[in-house]
Amino acid sequence: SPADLSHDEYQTAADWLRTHTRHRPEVAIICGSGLGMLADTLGCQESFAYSDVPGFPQSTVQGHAGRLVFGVLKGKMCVCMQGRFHMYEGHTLSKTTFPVRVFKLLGVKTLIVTNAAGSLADGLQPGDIMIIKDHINFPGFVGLNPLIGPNDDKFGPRFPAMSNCYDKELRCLATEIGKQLEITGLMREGVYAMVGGPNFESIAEARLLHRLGVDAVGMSTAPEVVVATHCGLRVFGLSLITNKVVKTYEDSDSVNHEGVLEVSRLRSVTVQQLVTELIGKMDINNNGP
Ligand SMILES: Nc1nc2ncn(CCNC(CO)CO)c2c(=O)[nH]1
Repeated sequence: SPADLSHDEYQTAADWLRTHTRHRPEVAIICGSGLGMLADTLGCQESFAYSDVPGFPQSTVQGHAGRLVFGVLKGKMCVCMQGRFHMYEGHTLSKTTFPVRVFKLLGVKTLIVTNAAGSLADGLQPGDIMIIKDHINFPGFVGLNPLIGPNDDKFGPRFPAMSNCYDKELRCLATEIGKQLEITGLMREGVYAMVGGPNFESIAEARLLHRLGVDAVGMSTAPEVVVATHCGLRVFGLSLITNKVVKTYEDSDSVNHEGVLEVSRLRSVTVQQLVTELIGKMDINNNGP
C-alpha cells in the first residue's frame, strides 16, 4: 500500500517532473488498454518514459505503452498516462496508484480514467461506452486497498468517504457531449467492478457479479479512484465495452486480450472525441469532493 512509500518518494517524482517540463497540468488522464492514442492528440507535447521518472514502475501489458505525456488539449494543460499499472502485473497497490499522488503534487485537480471492460448488463454491447456511475472494489473488501497502512495526512483523511467518487457534474456533461457527438446510442451509465485478474472470470463468478448488480467488469481503475478521492481530486471514469462476459455454460465463446485490444482500436477515436470535448467544456477550478 502507499504506506510502503514515504511522502518523499511522491515528492521526488513530482519535483523531477517539475524540473524537466514547463507544463503544469490541471487534468490527468489514465488511458486504458488500447486507448493510449489519446495522448498523441495533445498539443505542445513533452513526454517521458516511465523508466525516466523516479519511482514510476514499468508497464508490462500489450496495449500499454509506458509513457507520461504532457500537453495541451482544448486549452487545458493535461498529463496523460499512456499505459497504466495493474495489480495483476505484480505491482503493489502503492505502485499501481503512485502516479495519482504525483499528479496531485503537480497541482492536477481532475482525474479522467478510461479502461476496457467486459459487459454483464444486457443493454451494454461490445463497442459501447459506459460512463462509470460507481464502482465495486472487490480486492478492497479483502484488504487489497491502496489506503491500507498508516494514513498520509498530507494527502487526505484516515477514513475517506467513497459515496461520491465519480463527479455527477462531469457525468452530466459527458452525457450532454454524447448527444452533441450523436453517440447516445452507444452510451449509458453503470457500475464498474474491479476484480484482481489476470485470469478472466469463471462463469460462476460472472453470474455472481451479474447478480450483485455489476454492469461492467475489469482489472483496474478502482485503486486509482480510491487514491484520487482520498486526496481530493475530482474524478470522471469511462469503460469501453470490449466484449460480453460469458454467463452461460452453453456459450462456447471465450474472451481474450487480442479481442479486447481489437475493439479498443475500433472505438479509440470515439473515446478520444468524448474525452477531448469533456476536457474542453469542464470548468477547471473545481476542487473535487
Ligand atoms: N470478462 C472480462 N472481459 C474483459 N474485457 C476487458 N476486461 C478488462 C481486463 N483487461 C485485461 C485483459 O484484457 C488487460 O488489462 C475484462 C475483464 O476483466 N473481464
